Amino acid sequence: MDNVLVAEQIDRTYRIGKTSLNVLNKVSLNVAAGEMLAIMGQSGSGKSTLLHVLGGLDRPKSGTVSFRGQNVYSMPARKLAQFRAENVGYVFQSFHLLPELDIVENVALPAMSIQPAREAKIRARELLEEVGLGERIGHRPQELSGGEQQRVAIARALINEPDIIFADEPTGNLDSTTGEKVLNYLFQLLGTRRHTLVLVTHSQEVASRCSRELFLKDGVLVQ
Ligand SMILES: Nc1ncnc2c1ncn2[C@@H]1O[C@H](COP(=O)(O)OP(=O)(O)OP(=O)(O)O)[C@@H](O)[C@H]1O
Repeated sequence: MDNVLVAEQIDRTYRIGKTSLNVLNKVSLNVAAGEMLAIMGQSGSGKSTLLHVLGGLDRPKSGTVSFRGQNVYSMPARKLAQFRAENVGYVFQSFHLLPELDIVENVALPAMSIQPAREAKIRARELLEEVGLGERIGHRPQELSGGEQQRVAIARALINEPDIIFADEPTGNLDSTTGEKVLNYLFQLLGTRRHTLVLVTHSQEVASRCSRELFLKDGVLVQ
């Protein structure tokens, strides 16, 4: 099978004073190209930690994470940052948009180091149209509703046509109707491009829209 992401024997421990909290315990996982994987689990079970480790944002204590055969944590920090920018998209619960930039600039930003600014902004406008925000071009994030801001974040995650998207509770800050609308855009955009998705959620309804569900319990992934 064509795996985009392979994680092997991931351990992640947090140190709190003299004690240590073992959040991930030898977690291994393969994610196939085009797959949409939901990771569920109780609050505090380590879902965000796992997503950050899988997404190249948080080095584990031990174990490896590879994207298309490249071991991400063996790269020097600058190379890893560039690799993430080119190959990975992120959508967070709290949007993480930059308030001083308008929405076109927010979406274009990850592409600025890869292509000329003018082209990045043209592409950003097209993506904003695709998420139904063509009328809001020129606005800043704080002038938009939560659902609209998350649609901007989805457009931003897709600007570099990444191999894989990581979404951490993308509808966690939205009411259910708005959340559903945002998910419709996300799945529609991912479906047409065959991007791979790893999504963390509390919601069984959200998880059931994915092609596979796993649960994180006591530091390990179970079916
Ligand atoms: N930086 C940190 N330092 C110490 N402990 C941490 C840190 N980040 C997370 N933890 C702890 O690790 C455990 C897992 O946290 P994590 O945020 O990954 O869980 P989660 O399943 O995503 O939770 P939720 O569903 O509530 O968002 C929790 O007990 C949390 O308190």
